[in-house]
Amino acid sequence: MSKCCINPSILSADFVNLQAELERISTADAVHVDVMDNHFVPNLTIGLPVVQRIQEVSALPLDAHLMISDADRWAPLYAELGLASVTFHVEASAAPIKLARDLRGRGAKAGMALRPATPVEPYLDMLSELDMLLIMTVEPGFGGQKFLDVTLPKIRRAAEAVRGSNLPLAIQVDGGISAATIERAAEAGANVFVAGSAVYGAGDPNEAISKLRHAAEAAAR
Ligand SMILES: O=C(CO)[C@@H](O)[C@H](O)COP(=O)(O)O
Repeated sequence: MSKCCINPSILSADFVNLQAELERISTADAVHVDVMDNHFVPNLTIGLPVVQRIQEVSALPLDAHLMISDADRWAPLYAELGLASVTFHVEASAAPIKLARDLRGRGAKAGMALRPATPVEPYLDMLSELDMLLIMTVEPGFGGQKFLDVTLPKIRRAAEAVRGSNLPLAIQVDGGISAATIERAAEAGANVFVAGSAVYGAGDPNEAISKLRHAAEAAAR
């Protein structure tokens, strides 16, 4: 069985009690922090000052997902906070290779996200610049959406390219991940799973994390 990571999304957490909400997911691999600007996506969440405080109080590493325009300007500032990984959207960057190098240069893992309609093929020759490829399995912007099966072939093609390259690149999926969908995503080749409602909507978030992890690891090739 391969190792899989479960990163709960704080979009489904209680934003008034974020510190306590972090403590409810103590067995997670990382905290997925959704940054939205009401421009790249039609929703607004948190920005640099709040992410900085989360970083200061969190016992878990932070996996920031920037759903914001002008990633070339803003993403480096998130890396400067000392986050474990910073993921920008390729659709929001004018120079993704340069940006990925900048993030790594500032000590963060570099992640690049693709919307459901964005093909992966144009970016397969820059995999060595990345630590993580995030394949969105819903349209970014909101939690609680239905997993898009149409993204499975893209996950498969990305996973094949990663295996062929021998690079230590993670394939993350985000959106609609639950006990009902995680096996499909894992079979396709994803190994890092973002789950919001399936974790925070459960009575015991750590139990939900454990079940998701076991299901993914059993299904992984
Ligand atoms: O980035 C996003 C949505 O844009 C995700 O992180 C969602 O917040 C995941 O929520 P669920 O689909 O798991 O409820």
